[in-house]
Amino acid sequence: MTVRDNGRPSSSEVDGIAPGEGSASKSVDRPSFDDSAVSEEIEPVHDVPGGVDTATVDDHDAAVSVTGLKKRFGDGTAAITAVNDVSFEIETGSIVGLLGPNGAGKTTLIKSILGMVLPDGGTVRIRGIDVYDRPRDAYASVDAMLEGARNDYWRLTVQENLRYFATISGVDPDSVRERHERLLTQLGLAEKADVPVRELSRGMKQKVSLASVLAGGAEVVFLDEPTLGLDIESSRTLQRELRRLVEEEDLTVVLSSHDMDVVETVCDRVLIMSDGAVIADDTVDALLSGTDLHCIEITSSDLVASVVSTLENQFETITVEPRDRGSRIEVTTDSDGLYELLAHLRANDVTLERVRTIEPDLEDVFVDLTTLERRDE
Ligand SMILES: Nc1ncnc2c1ncn2[C@@H]1O[C@H](COP(=O)(O)OP(=O)(O)OP(=O)(O)O)[C@@H](O)[C@H]1O
Repeated sequence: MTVRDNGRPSSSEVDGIAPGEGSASKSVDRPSFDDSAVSEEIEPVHDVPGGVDTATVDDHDAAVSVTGLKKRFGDGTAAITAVNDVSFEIETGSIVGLLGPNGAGKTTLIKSILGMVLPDGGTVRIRGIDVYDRPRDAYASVDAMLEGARNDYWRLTVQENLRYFATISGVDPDSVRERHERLLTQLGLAEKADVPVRELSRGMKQKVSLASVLAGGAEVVFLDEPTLGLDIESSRTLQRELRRLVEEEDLTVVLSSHDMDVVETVCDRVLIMSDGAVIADDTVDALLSGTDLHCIEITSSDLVASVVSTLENQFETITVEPRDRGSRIEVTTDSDGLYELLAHLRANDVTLERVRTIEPDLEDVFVDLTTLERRDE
């Protein structure tokens, strides 16, 4: 999927995406690939290779810079603030994960950056270029995959899709043939290169979408749930390929995912959103080491229903596994909570038969931060 050059959008939401057959409005019925016909149906980000004014692109500029971005939907008491004064910068050659519970504002933020939603305020710059002042130049180096595999042309073969998306990015597909071959090999699609996309499995279609996004040599890519529907091996391959592109080719990736393992493994930095605001912005290591979270597993035959029930009322994050005698519980809490837990167990004469501490992972930190935020509000 390529972000189209719509200029500053004039309505509150703009259809700026070139959809595939999965999206009814603009599917292309084209039995064989023809580069010359492409621009008639979907306006490319830029018309000709080298047609972008690169004179003002400064290598020192952040790949993406967002300042004071705001977006409200609706009016009056029914208004929803989807993005609330969000600012951040993303360094070139890094992968930044965008996390947040459902409705946190991730999609609206990404769509505002991509010019598909008109924000109420704030600025967005891509490689130093204001996307509203000079959308054509700003989006020349950008590509995006939103909503999984909807962006491919299912009647075209895998190879034809890659050539098509390279072309509409303003790149001669022959000049990036090697890149395409490598992408197909890395993603396990080489044998399917000449197969129409509609004949592929869901996971394979997902991989074609990703390959299409990377086909034109975009420098900044936005990936929404890129590993959704992929088997474990394909997901790992994709993560490796993303890291390779970031490290060897300075690709910049903004990745939105609910898969914490993927985010923890692949991202240099994580932005966590809640209710439209960014509530954490740090490296995965800093988020893990900076947390006051303790995850403790206790097994005891004295953990009978009445004791467990009081604990469940007292601690939000608790897993209970009943045993033949007693229970095994897992509690995630802060230091104060840990003391309270131990005091409660002592007061109820619970013998600690087995105690194990578990290192908190990104998911624990995420749940803790977003729950705290909601509670504070
Ligand atoms: N077009 C729209 N009209 C009205 N409200 C909208 C619109 N788009 C999003 N919203 C609202 O804005 C808020 C943020 O939605 P958004 O889709 O950006 O969240 P999200 O973090 O991407 O959620 P999810 O993880 O569920 O995809 C939600 O309350 C949502 O209902």
